[in-house]
Amino acid sequence: MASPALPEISKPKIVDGPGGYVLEDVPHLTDYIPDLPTYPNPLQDNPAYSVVKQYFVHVDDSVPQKVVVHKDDPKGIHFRRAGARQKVYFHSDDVHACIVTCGGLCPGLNTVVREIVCGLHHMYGVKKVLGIDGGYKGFYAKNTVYLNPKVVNDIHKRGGTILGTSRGGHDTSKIVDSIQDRGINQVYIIGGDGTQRGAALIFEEIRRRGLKVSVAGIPKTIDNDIPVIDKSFGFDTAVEEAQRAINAAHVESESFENCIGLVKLMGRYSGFIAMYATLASRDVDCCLIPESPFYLEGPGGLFEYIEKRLKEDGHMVIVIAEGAGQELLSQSIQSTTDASGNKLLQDVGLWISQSIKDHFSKQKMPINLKYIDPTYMIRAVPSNASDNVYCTLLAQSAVHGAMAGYTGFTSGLVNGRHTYIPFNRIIEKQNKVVITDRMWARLLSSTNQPSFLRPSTNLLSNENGSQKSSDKKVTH
Ligand SMILES: Nc1ncnc2c1ncn2[C@@H]1O[C@H](COP(=O)(O)OP(=O)(O)OP(=O)(O)O)[C@@H](O)[C@H]1O
Ligand SMILES: O=P(O)(O)OC[C@H]1O[C@](O)(CO)[C@@H](O)[C@@H]1O
Ligand SMILES: [Mg+2]
Repeated sequence: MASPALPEISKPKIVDGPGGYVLEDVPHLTDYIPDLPTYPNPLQDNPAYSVVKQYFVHVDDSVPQKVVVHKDDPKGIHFRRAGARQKVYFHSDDVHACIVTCGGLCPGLNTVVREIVCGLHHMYGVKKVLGIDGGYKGFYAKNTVYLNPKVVNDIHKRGGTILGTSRGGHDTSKIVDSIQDRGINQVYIIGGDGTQRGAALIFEEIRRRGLKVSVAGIPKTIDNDIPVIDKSFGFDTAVEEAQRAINAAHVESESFENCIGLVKLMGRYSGFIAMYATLASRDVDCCLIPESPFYLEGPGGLFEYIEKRLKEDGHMVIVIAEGAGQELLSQSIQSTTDASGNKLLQDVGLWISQSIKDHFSKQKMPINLKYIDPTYMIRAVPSNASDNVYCTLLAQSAVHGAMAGYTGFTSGLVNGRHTYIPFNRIIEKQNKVVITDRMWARLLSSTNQPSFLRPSTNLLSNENGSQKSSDKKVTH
């Protein structure tokens, strides 16, 4: 991707309070544009909301990052609670918003687009909402389309994104030039970790130019690799859809002698989809993810386990995440990247199928192997009911935040509460399955697969890349 001259980075807003209370706050337009006028929130006259006692969020409301605590613990890190504020920093008639979707597809993208448009329109009377076509590059190289509640009315029932999406093409200066030239003052950016990194650069450049423009991110990824938040929208839908492939693999494997049903699922660097799909199904005998290295040959290896399962049961199901075992694949093939700089992976599903077939053919043990690769099918579907509600709340939170003058934030769920999280916390690392956590232990106990840990493996040093144990996600 293009890397324009880096703008000066703003300092994180950390507010300390008594008892070890820390608020990791998000930027506000008034941080760099003093004396901005405020307006009463139009929601106070909205009949739908007037019945709600305390509809407006208290200015001091915050949500703790850690909810399991001991009595002497400091209060710890908090994030600003999302929601409507009594005062807003934009007059409805002056708002010119835009929405862009970037990165891979994810169930619920259209719902988020719909609810930003409808939220702005119905709650705040905002009429000018521009859809940017085809991801970041759409700001400067593509067409735009005006969106209104009528245009987006039915889109949540469709998979994909009506706006189109892309990888690569992030050019901060050109994007901000386009925002400035068009007179846009609220930017809603829906996308994964890469997208949020791009959004952080856009925010910094806007701040550097002193523009009254709020930048709000909505985290999207079926991989669930965005840190801090409970989970990303569309993840549940993707896991549900993956069940269909696993069920098929199970039916196939039960119907043939010595049959292995093998399913490859998405998950480039994080194995959450494979782990949750396995835990949900209960038909899976082995789940392989990028965070848990495995090996094929010898005692404790995959081949030994397959042989045991086939001899005992006559069939088995294996789920493999696309990023698993990449280190075992041929090193001779040069690794390439996509337009966004993400590593393009080799097909571990085909490789492992062939390796298993070759091994058992050498052993003179006849096997059947049915390989199912539902890759894009799990993310090209519309979001399920609960993801739809989740997307609605994320979108509405983003709208409330931007109207209230907050900027440089991602709208995210933390311990079941909607919050505004500063970009620096969202982009500092990737969320990964922690194989020393209870959830992975539950998986191992449900599949009975080997842990593939050689006696020499140091579990602590294997605690998955960038994730510090002190701030890893809580598993239940
Ligand atoms: N470090 C970065 N700085 C600026 N822009 C970036 C950065 N990383 C990615 N982008 C831009 O963000 C957009 C999406 O990035 P990417 O293709 O990595 O997908 P993503 O948002 O991580 O979503 P997912 O991985 O779930 O598909 C691309 O247009 C890319 O150019
Ligand atoms: O082929 P594409 O569209 O680049 O997307 C593939 C990648 O997108 C993801 O679904 C993340 O959005 C990864 O799991 C996968 O590796
Ligand atoms: Mg990504």
